[in-house]
Amino acid sequence: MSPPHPPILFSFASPDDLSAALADFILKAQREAIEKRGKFLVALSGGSLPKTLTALIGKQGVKWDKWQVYYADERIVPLDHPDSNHKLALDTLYSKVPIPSDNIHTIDLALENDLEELADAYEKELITQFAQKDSARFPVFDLVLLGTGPDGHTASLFPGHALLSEEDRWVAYIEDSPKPPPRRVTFTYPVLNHAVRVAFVATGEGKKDILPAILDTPEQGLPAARVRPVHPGQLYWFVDEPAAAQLAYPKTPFKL
Ligand SMILES: O=C(O)[C@H](O)[C@@H](O)[C@H](O)[C@H](O)COP(=O)(O)O
Repeated sequence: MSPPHPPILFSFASPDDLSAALADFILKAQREAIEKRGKFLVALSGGSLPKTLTALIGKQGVKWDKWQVYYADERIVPLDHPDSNHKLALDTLYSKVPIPSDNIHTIDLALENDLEELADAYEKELITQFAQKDSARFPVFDLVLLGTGPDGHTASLFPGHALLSEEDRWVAYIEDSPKPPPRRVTFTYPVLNHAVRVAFVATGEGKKDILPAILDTPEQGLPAARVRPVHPGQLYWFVDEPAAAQLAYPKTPFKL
């Protein structure tokens, strides 16, 4: 099997420039996905990510009815709680665009007392998208959008945690997250690393110390550095100049 493609790093002068380029990138990914399978399968995480997607609001060509959106990680709190990644995405983006609510896949909080069951149920919800579920070993998202914390975590995959070596489950749970809230579910590497494309978004000075550890010395094995989609999948990093300040990794001029 061919080795993974190296990550492609795009750097922008400002978060607004980044956001505009990301919107064009997403639109292209959407077009390709719809041509290929008639829908666009996307996974989102929380943090500042949904805000970077606001350039999609009102943008020509976005086929919201074709989007099927999942959460790469979610906190076990009510869906209208301020800590919920769903609430964040809803307030920031979905409430402002014509995406059918059936196309937004949330966790089932009726199962919150048994996280294994809740994670299994979310995995089943995922399987509904993949016609070839019996033969496919892994789901293939068209686009996974991730952030990273100052410790190099991504989704709810934290440095040194046992979940980093999960190879079977698609959705796993964690009850001891070092970042509150402690109870979460998360996609595992088998899902993240079988996507057609994964894009990290990192902006601001607060990211400048961790990005070299992820991109320049990936052998350190930080959680974000372990996201390396298998061939022919492609990994992208969208960063702004303050976040990229200490990176040696080569930048690629942005083009679609
Ligand atoms: O649940 C979480 O902790 C978030 O989903 C997390 O994975 C986030 O994406 C990063 O911490 C980056 O956060 P910022 O984009 O806010 O820096």
